[in-house]
Amino acid sequence: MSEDWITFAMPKGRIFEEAAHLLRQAGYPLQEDFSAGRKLIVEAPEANMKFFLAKPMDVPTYVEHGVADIGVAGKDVLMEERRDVYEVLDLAISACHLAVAGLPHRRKGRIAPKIATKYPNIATQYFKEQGEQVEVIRLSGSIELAPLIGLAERIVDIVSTGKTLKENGLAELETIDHVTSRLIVNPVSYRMKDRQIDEIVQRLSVIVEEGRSRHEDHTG
Ligand SMILES: Nc1ncnc2c1ncn2[C@@H]1O[C@H](COP(=O)(O)OP(=O)(O)OP(=O)(O)O)[C@@H](O)[C@H]1O
Ligand SMILES: O=P(O)(O)OC[C@H]1O[C@H](OP(=O)(O)OP(=O)(O)O)[C@H](O)[C@@H]1O
Repeated sequence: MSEDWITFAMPKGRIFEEAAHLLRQAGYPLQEDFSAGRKLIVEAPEANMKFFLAKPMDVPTYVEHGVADIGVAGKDVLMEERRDVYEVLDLAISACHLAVAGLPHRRKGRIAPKIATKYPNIATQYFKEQGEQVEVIRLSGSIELAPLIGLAERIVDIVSTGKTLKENGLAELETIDHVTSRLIVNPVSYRMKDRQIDEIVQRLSVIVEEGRSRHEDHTG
């Protein structure tokens, strides 16, 4: 019996290489120079798989609509987008965290301070839970600029090394959540192609687990 094709949504950019490395370690023949060119779709007929490259924030959209059976997305993106997808495995790659930041030693002043962010849903929910009334302003990038230029009092953004905050004289004020990349699956695909998808999840979990054990051996 011939197997169904599996369509895999890969995030371009930062996460791509780490995710592609995991897939190759798990035995999936993702073309080595895929992300180097401008081509957005590659097929791996020997594995009955098709991979496409999407903007990281859009991966859950493709998976929710079922045009991708499976994909990789940051936890930040999943929290922001709240799409109807199954989150099946923590891939433990592209680790960073979501934080509130601002100018240090600045006293809370105005009512409903402005918060600049690429993550309006996360920011709105976080401040609601904190019981603080804020005005969320959506930006697309260079978020750290907002408090420096007077657009907002604080920001909600990703912090990884902390270099961007430091070089712009900002301080992390609160940590919202830790972020790693996750494997996500379309719920219908999981029912229709369960054996194939289970195998992908299984093979990737073995690689993730090996990575975790190696990391623990190194760090004690
Ligand atoms: N330092 C970091 N800054 C931003 N995202 C990071 C960082 N480290 C890991 N990540 C993860 O990578 C994802 C973003 O990847 P990337 O920066 O390539 O996409 P992007 O935000 O669409 O970029 P751009 O809009 O600049 O093209 C985030 O969703 C997050 O899970
Ligand atoms: O803690 P760090 O290691 O400095 O990383 C965090 C920075 O990286 C990301 O920006 P990105 O480089 O994606 O640029 P952007 O401003 O265009 O979003 C993020 O939005 C922070 O600005």
